[in-house]
Amino acid sequence: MIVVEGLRLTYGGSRDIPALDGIDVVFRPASTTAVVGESGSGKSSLVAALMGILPPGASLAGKITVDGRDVTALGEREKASSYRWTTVSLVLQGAMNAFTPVLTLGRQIGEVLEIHRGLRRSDALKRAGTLLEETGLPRSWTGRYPHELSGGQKQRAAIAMALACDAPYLLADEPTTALDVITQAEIITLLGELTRSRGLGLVLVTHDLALASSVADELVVLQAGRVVEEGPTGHVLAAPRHRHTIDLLEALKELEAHES
Ligand SMILES: Nc1ncnc2c1ncn2[C@@H]1O[C@H](COP(=O)(O)OP(=O)(O)OP(=O)(O)O)[C@@H](O)[C@H]1O
Repeated sequence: MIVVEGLRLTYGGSRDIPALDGIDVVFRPASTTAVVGESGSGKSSLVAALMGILPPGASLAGKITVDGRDVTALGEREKASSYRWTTVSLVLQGAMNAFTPVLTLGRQIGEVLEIHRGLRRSDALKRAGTLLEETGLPRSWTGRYPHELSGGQKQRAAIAMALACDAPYLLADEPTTALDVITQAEIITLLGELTRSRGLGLVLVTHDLALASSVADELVVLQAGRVVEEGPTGHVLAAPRHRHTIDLLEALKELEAHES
């Protein structure tokens, strides 16, 4: 379980308003939690804090424990060797950034396995093929370069890379933004399947409440760096208590009415 207690984050600089302002939240294993909220509410900051990838100058207070381990106390070296990718991994918006254009997918996914799992290059390449297959791509695509893939295919490959070290928790920050509606649905279906087959704890960050409500067991609503509502998705949507959630729901209804 990921337990976040009293998390406060400031980025420094002259305008020192906290991006996270006392966050208490729990992300369960083998379960999907959607984190929703308007732009600037702190969703990506929470992901960066969970992943331990805050920029220089950022100041973090509070505690994050993952399966009982205090990760806020880990040094940079420990995070790199035994936390990131192995305990908690990440899929970002626009998978183009996940890959360098000059190496094949097999080399890039394989490299993660060589570094973190100590596999030999040939074994790492084989395993990379299996991971691609698990996300619905042909295993032979280990020989392809990122530019040879469509946006959706690239996002699948980025998910394969995030799964490489079998981290029990996966953070997905707007993983379907920039994809067309059909491809969005396919990626969300894939994430749902992987959550079940691998027993993953998935933290899905999105500003899209419709998407969140279609897949998440739990919903966390952020506003201005605070959790303003949380609970099982059905409960939150059936009886939203906070003005912000009601506004989000109304916007969703308007969108649905517009589409039908
Ligand atoms: N690297 C950074 N340096 C300084 N301020 C930052 C940085 N990243 C985010 N912020 C600020 O922190 C606050 C929260 O931003 P964050 O990106 O976490 O929100 P978000 O909910 O993910 O927004 P969006 O949906 O637009 O991605 C904002 O005020 C933002 O300007």
